[in-house]
Parts: sequence; C-alpha cells; structure tokens
Amino acid sequence: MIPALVQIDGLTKRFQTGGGFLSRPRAMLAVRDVSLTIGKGEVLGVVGESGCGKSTLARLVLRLIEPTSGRISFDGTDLTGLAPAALRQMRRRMAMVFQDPYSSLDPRYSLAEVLAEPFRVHGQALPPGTVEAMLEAVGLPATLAASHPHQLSGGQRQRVGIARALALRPDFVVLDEPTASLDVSIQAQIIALLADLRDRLGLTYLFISHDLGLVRYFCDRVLVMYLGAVVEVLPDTRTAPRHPYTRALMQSNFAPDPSQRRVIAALTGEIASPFALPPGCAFATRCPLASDRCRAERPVLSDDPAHPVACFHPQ
Ligand SMILES: Nc1ncnc2c1ncn2[C@@H]1O[C@H](COP(=O)(O)OP(=O)(O)OP(=O)(O)O)[C@@H](O)[C@H]1O
Repeated sequence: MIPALVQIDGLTKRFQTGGGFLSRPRAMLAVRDVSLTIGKGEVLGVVGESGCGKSTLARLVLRLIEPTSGRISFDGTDLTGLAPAALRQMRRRMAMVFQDPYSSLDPRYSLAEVLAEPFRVHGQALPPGTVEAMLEAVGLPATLAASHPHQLSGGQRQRVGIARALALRPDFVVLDEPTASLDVSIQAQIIALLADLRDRLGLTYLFISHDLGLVRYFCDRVLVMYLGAVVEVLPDTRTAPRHPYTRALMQSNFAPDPSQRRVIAALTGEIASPFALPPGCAFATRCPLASDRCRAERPVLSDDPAHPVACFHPQ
C-alpha cells in the first residue's frame, strides 16, 4: 500500500450565483461529497465532461478556494483548519500547471523574471545559476533566460510553465489539461517530460484531461466525475469500466469544442441541471440502464476499495 499524500473526506463545494438586478440567487453543487486518497508518487487522472467539477476539485485540494464542507489533509496535516501562515508554508509543496501557456505567462517579463517570481513571492533567495538550471531541467537551453514568452513556441512556453511550477520543489502538482492547447507531436513530448520529472523528483500528479487516450497512457488510476460526484475510480488503465457513464465515455469521444465538451455518440438524453439535481442518480436522465430505483435513490460509491463504482447496475 502506497502511503497517502492527499486525503480528502466528504468534500463539497456549493457556488451561489445570480442574485443581481433581475436574477434570483441560485445555488449549485460543483463538487459533491468527494472522498479519495492520492498516494505518494501516484498519477491520478480526473476525467468527465465540461462542467463536471474537475477544476473545482483541484482548486479545493490546493486550498485556492474554501470548501463548503469536508476535509483535505496533505501529508498528514489537515489543510482545512490551517492558519494562513501555516497554509502558505504548505502551499510551497503544491503547484499547478495550467492549460494555456499563452495566457499563464506574463508577456512583459523575461523568462529569468518569470522563473524568479516564485522565489520572490515566498521571500526566498535565488542562488546564481538557478534560472539556467531550471530551464535545462525542462529541456530548454539556458541561453533562453533573457527571452520573452512571445519569442517561444507553444511547447517551449509550456516547458517554462512546468519549470515555474516546480521552482520551489513541490511534492504535489495539479496538471490542468497541460497539453490541450498543443499540437499532438508536442503533447507527447510534454507528457514524456512530465513522466521523467515525476521519476526524477518523486512527484505526485493530479492530471485533469479530456484526452482519454492520454489518461490511459499516463495515469496510474482514473477518477471519473459526473455532475460534481465521483461515479467510478478505475484502479488502473487496463481494467474494464463498470459504470455505464464511464463505459460510454470510453466508447466515444468528447466534442471538439472545449466549451461544449459533452460526450458525443453512445449517449442520448439531457444532462440534468446542476442547479436542480434529481433525487436519484444524476446520470439516470442519460443512462440506458436506468430503473425506477435509480430515479428515486442516489447510489453511493461501493465499498470495494480496489474498484469503487456508484451504480445500482454496474456491468
Ligand atoms: N466561481 C464560480 N462561481 C460559480 N460557479 C462556478 C464557479 N466556478 C465553477 N463554477 C461552476 O461549477 C461547475 C464545475 O466547474 P469546473 O470548472 O470545476 O468544471 P470542469 O469539469 O473543470 O470543466 P471544464 O472541463 O470545462 O474545465 C460548472 O457548472 C461551473 O459553471
């Protein structure tokens, strides 16, 4: 059994929206009662359609937003009860790589300034040669230190994003669709770099992706989310999925438009509204196997620790 780095218990996030001039305030559950453990050195994939709560879950784990309820512990320390100064210390051990290297790097700064920033923010001295060493660690020539982001290719920019995330030597990194805006050949290089860095630095990753092929290739376990809840945790990428939603996901693909990333083919029926979730299984409106019980009662993740699934009719 791998020791846990991140432990989440009953994590829930409710967003309040509206309440303006002509709109009623409405509450929506973006993350619903999620419990999970991420082992040290593990790559845990998170998949699901647009809006299912993947990024919200990641932001909760990093404590960038406050949970409505539930607990997060990091390497044995409860983050939910931590005072701001102690939380800042803990945050140095966590980092995030964003989808879009174009917008996440400030064009006004040189790479040397971009890579020095995490040290400045945390009041840490920057030993001479650090920036050059950071560039080389992600496969970029040290001579690029004086360049600006617009002088780089997309793949090079993402390498800089990765170097910046790793500046303070974190243990845990959230990768939020890190290759989604890159060409396929460049994607493979970035994934190879991330895999190599994990091995060299003993990193633990939470890998959010719409690319199921990539998830299968790169991740140890896969968390499948539907409307804020975890519906299945695949113990590895070879085991056949048991939840009808995961099976549909694996048999089809996402729509190419990122704002419309719904599963195309394999599923009919409307996605339930996150503002008015049905009393039973949230997937019942699209599930080919839905029964009266599914529409009345909400399934919870099964006790099987090796392959939990939240379904009354698992395959
Ligand atoms: N700050 C916020 N205020 C209100 N609602 C929010 C906020 N952040 C996210 N949401 C809502 O929470 C739900 C989950 O959003 P989230 O970004 O976590 O989904 P996602 O699975 O990461 O989607 P995508 O794949 O498109 O990035 C969505 O319905 C979204 O509109």
